[in-house]
Amino acid sequence: MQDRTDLDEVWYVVSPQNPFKKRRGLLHEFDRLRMVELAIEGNFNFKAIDIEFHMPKPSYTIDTLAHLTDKFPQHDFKLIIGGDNLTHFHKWKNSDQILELFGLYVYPRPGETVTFEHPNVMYVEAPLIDISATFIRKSMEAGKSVTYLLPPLVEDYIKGKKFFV
Ligand SMILES: Nc1ncnc2c1ncn2[C@@H]1O[C@H](COP(=O)(O)OP(=O)(O)OP(=O)(O)O)[C@@H](O)[C@H]1O
Ligand SMILES: O=C(O)c1ccc[n+]([C@@H]2O[C@H](COP(=O)([O-])O)[C@@H](O)[C@H]2O)c1
Repeated sequence: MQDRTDLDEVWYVVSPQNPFKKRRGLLHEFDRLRMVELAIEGNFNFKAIDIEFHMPKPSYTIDTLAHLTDKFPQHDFKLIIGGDNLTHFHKWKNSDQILELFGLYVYPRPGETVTFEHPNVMYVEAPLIDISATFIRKSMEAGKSVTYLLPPLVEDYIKGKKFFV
């Protein structure tokens, strides 16, 4: 996304509680943050962000964007999502405000069906990556190799902690 857009940096915001997902089965937020840190290690244009850990749950993205803007007024934030997330985007809290005040950069995802035209929605041309977190977790649970599907340091962390055995 950084190579193919005007973005200077990409910040990875770990969400303790997606309003649309069940909490059950979710790893501890500190482990999830650590895995992001390991995944982006050495890339100084990427940041792992824990701002939602200290905000009310579930994690509503409009509130996070407002909070980020308060804290970092010098930055102009965009929201990056995968194309699959467009399907239910209209049901997100104040989705019209997210579009008007911030804007979306959409990474294409295999199988994505919903698209809509809006001046603040940018569909970025980037390689399709047919990998999901569910696929990786299930593969590990079945004892199959996930090498090359995720960063090596993250694989080591997951195996060390025996998360998906
Ligand atoms: N392979 C991918 N291509 C494009 N976008 C992706 C891909 N995997 C995840 N994303 C995007 O990254 C964000 C976080 O996704 P999430 O952690 O839910 O991944 P997931 O693989 O869909 O997870 P799960 O399988 O657990 O539902 C979402 O905006 C999602 O659309
Ligand atoms: O703000 C909302 O109403 C909203 C509804 C659904 C999902 N989100 C956010 O979308 C992000 C992607 O979630 P996930 O679980 O697919 O990684 C995460 O930051 C969620 O908090 C936000």
